[in-house]
Amino acid sequence: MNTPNTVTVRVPAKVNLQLAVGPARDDGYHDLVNVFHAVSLFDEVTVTAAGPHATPDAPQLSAEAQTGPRAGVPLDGTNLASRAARLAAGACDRPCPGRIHLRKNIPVAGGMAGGSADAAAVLVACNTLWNAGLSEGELGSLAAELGSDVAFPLLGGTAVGTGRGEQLTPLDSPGRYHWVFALSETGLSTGAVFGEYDRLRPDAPAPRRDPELTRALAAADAAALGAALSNDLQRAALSLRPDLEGVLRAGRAAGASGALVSGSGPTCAFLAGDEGTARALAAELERSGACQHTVVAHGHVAGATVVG
Ligand SMILES: C[C@](O)(CO)[C@H](O)COP(=O)(O)OP(=O)(O)OC[C@H]1O[C@@H](n2ccc(N)nc2=O)[C@H](O)[C@@H]1O
Ligand SMILES: Nc1ncnc2c1ncn2[C@@H]1O[C@H](COP(=O)(O)OP(=O)(O)OP(=O)(O)O)[C@@H](O)[C@H]1O
Repeated sequence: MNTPNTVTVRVPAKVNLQLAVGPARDDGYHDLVNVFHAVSLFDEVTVTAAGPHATPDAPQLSAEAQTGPRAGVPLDGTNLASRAARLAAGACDRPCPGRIHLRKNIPVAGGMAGGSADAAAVLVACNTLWNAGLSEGELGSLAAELGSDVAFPLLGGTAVGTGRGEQLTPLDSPGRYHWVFALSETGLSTGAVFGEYDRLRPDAPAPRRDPELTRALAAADAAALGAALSNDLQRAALSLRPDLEGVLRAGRAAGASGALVSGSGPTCAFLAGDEGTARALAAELERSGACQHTVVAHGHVAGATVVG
């Protein structure tokens, strides 16, 4: 069978509808109840096979940004996309891909799992490139080795993650939701936000699913969903970035039915009643100077998909 030389995969960002965080575990991670929701803000990742006689140790990386700067995307072996390529090559006993090109739309270090999305896309691209036949379960196991957020973009949709977030169960969520994301010029380190959480909440209880959120999703009730959004990391993110309080306040004042920090931040997410309200809210956030860049998106959307 003919196998392609180049594969492009489109992969979505995530927002966390509920992020309940337990106390620090002995391994330094935290048990989570993490309700992931894939939104229509996509990176596109193109993976090219190594030449017939080449056996590169790592792929050559390049990156471009469709919106905003791509500053902060490492182009060496530390990039999660490069790590994913090397892991897949080892697992499938193939030479490492020759090149990876990242078209970034997902904000860097923004709490929307951009690097994780790219890593998930590379796993899917390698599986296709080599016709390797890795099952969903095998891709999920490789993803979990790379990071807690990497398995979800393989799946997309809306799903709850337990353990450190990598054990996924899809959720019944028939609704379509309209979001505005307020982007930040500078990122936040996920590890630093969890560290601040430990400092602020040394007595954190075990994380639990919120039944109101489950009900709102099953009923496709956008107003109830807006009221149920929650993020235990928000206080820690605001402690490190107090300016985000003003962004959240501005979004609520501009008509958001729900507002929260996305994951470890600093991106702020606003739920709107319909697409028109979302566009008006985004314009008002920018006009008021609360933030400089907004993105309007909807959810949920499918996970990593081969597009070429
Ligand atoms: C905040 C979230 O984005 C919510 O979806 C994720 O939990 C973070 O997932 P991620 O970026 O893939 O995180 P990883 O690469 O696995 O871990 C980065 C760092 O975050 C902290 N971390 C992450 C996940 C978790 N359940 N507990 C943690 O304490 C640890 O300090 C870890 O060293
Ligand atoms: N493919 C990648 N794209 C962007 N950043 C990457 C990538 N690979 C590694 N990084 C590094 O990882 C850091 C975190 O980037 P990323 O965009 O994944 O953050 P995030 O969206 O906040 O992650 P999460 O929401 O999963 O915690 C960046 O500051 C960068 O140094």
